[in-house]
Amino acid sequence: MSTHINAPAGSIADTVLLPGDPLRAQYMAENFLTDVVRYNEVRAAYGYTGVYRGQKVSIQATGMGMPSIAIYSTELMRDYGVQRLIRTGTCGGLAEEVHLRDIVLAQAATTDSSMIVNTFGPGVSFAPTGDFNLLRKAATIAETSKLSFHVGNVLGEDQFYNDNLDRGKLTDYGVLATEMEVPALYLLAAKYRRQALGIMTVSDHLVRDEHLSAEERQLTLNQMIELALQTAIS
Ligand SMILES: O=P(O)(O)O[C@H]1O[C@H](CO)[C@@H](O)[C@H]1O
Ligand SMILES: O=c1cc[nH]c(=O)[nH]1
Repeated sequence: MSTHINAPAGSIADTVLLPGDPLRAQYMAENFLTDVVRYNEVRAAYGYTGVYRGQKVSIQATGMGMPSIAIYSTELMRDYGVQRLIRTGTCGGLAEEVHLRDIVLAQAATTDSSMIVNTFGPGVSFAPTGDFNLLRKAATIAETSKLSFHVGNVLGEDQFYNDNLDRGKLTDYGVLATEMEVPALYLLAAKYRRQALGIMTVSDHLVRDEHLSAEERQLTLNQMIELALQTAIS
């Protein structure tokens, strides 16, 4: 048991998928895993362990934002010994070439969060980076499956409603999309020397003001979930 995860030792797999939304965690477990056990209900941040193509995989909801994913990813790595963490999220497209329904693999993450500066102090800009092996596997599977996907730098923001940040300048520097958790996940995976990757479906495009309908969101999330699960077991 840890402070926010009420699971007995040994009940969480080595590889954990991390959706922000607890209902997405439930959907993923019920529709993609067999032999499912719900190991966590604390704060309704549901956590499940089940089997995907013969291998044990867990799914843990992280909530929204870096403070929240930092709690769950720290406890998973420190208290449950989790080795691989794959965020399965949504993101808002920024770059022109990114379209609704595409998948973004976060090679690196830029952030306005104070977590980085508070970890290393002023003068050091640590670069939160995705695990190369997971990234390579995910990109290969996405290519083989003929998915429309992008690999690159994402923005992990502290605020969903953020008038203060110049996203346009970041887009000029190649940032593909925005979300709210990957930098903290990569920072903590580096701290604990574990593997982490962010896989996100583009549910909105912030520049073009485009948004997926609830139905489309569901369909396109399925492709990302399959990709994350195949990456997890490969
Ligand atoms: O769909 P999830 O995984 O929650 O991710 C995105 O959606 C939330 C904002 O609506 C933030 O958590 C953002 O990162
Ligand atoms: O953080 C996010 C996630 C999805 N869509 C957005 O616009 N922002």
